[in-house]
Amino acid sequence: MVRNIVVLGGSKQICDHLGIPPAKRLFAVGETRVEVEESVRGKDVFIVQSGGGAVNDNLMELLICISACRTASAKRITAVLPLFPYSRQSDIPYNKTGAPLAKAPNVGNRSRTGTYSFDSVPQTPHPGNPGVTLTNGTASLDKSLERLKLSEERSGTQVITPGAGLKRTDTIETKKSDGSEKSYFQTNGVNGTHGANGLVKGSTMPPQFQPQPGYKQWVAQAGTLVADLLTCAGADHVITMDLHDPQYQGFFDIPVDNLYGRHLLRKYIQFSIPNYQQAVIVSPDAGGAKRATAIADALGMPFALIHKERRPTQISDRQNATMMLVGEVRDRTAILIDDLADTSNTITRAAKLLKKEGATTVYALITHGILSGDAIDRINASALDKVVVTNTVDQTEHKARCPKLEVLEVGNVFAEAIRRVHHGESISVLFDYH
Ligand SMILES: O=P(O)(O)OC[C@H]1O[C@H](OP(=O)(O)OP(=O)(O)O)[C@H](O)[C@@H]1O
Repeated sequence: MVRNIVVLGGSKQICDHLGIPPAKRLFAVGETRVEVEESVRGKDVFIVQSGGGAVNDNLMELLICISACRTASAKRITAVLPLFPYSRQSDIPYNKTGAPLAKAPNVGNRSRTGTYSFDSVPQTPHPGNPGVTLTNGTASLDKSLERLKLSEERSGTQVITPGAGLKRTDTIETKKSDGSEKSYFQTNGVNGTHGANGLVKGSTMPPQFQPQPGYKQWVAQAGTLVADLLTCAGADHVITMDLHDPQYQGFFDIPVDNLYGRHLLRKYIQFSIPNYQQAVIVSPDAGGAKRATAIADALGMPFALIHKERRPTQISDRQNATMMLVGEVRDRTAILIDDLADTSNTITRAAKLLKKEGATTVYALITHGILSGDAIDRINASALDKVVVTNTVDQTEHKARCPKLEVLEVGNVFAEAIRRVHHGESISVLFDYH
């Protein structure tokens, strides 16, 4: 029994391990409201909230909960985030990274199990197939102009459309809803003042956006913001697992303990995969190579890598990268290792490639099974034989829909981390997996 500690949002596994009852808190619907139904004054408070599912609601609840405990005089507040939200958005904003855009299954056009091809689209470029062309944002600009046009029409004014054939001296008489009239004329780039309705008085509409060669779209990366929000709300310490980018810890000026899920995955390989010594560990992309080689080295197993040949520059184009296997998997069991599966696009396409290259069985061992959108249908329809995830994200619903899914319990690892942090003991032993 651990004293002077309050665990909010802890699973049964965590509370049982610590020998304490879970503290109660209430949430209201609509605007998030949190009531902590327990005194936290002078206590060591641990708030467990994962970043999966309704990620923004979960994050907001966590922030409000931290702030509530801070103002209720908690001695120390530790945010325990089994899956850290937004940790994939820690890259430079020009990069292709960011949350993938999960598409909902188009039930009207295909069956519930889907008609996924898992092929690289488009195929590797070759003569006659020049590959992807990027729109570079002009589509969204066109949409904005279209919206502007509609709102101008509603307010009774005429809109100058770029490229509509107006000349330098063209004037347009417009009538506003109050009956007053205004005239605008196009002057091809002469600065003027903005009139009502956003039109430039005495000037022209700006030229349509023409990206220069090498232009990269700006992708918002919320990593720093989320780190700042947690510290501003009042967190003193963060415990998480398998951060997508371990350098993300540097975004914080409070301690961050990044636990490893791979010892659980390693144990699964050793005790649940027959003849695992003859299998091959595969990283489905270069970003996860370190993670996968750590397991391969520890178990003395061979390693292969799937290389994404062309890295898409737009987040909506992630599924278009062409995959290529580096290594030998023929007549072997292939074990894909990754930190997370979200749309499951990466692992399902990797599985198809591995089977094509002669792998007999394909496992995917993943720490965070976010499995959003149609990920489960995709897995069911894929060449994957088994998908093993931990429950850093609740898997109850996924498990019910996916016979290939197996779930590893991660509560004990977090409970032990909480116990050690509370008693001021070292937790480095939890980072080790030998
Ligand atoms: O299930 P999915 O939607 O396919 O997403 C899963 C992939 O996304 C992440 O990598 P990311 O694509 O961000 O590349 P990186 O490892 O190079 O950062 C993660 O490491 C997986 O490989």
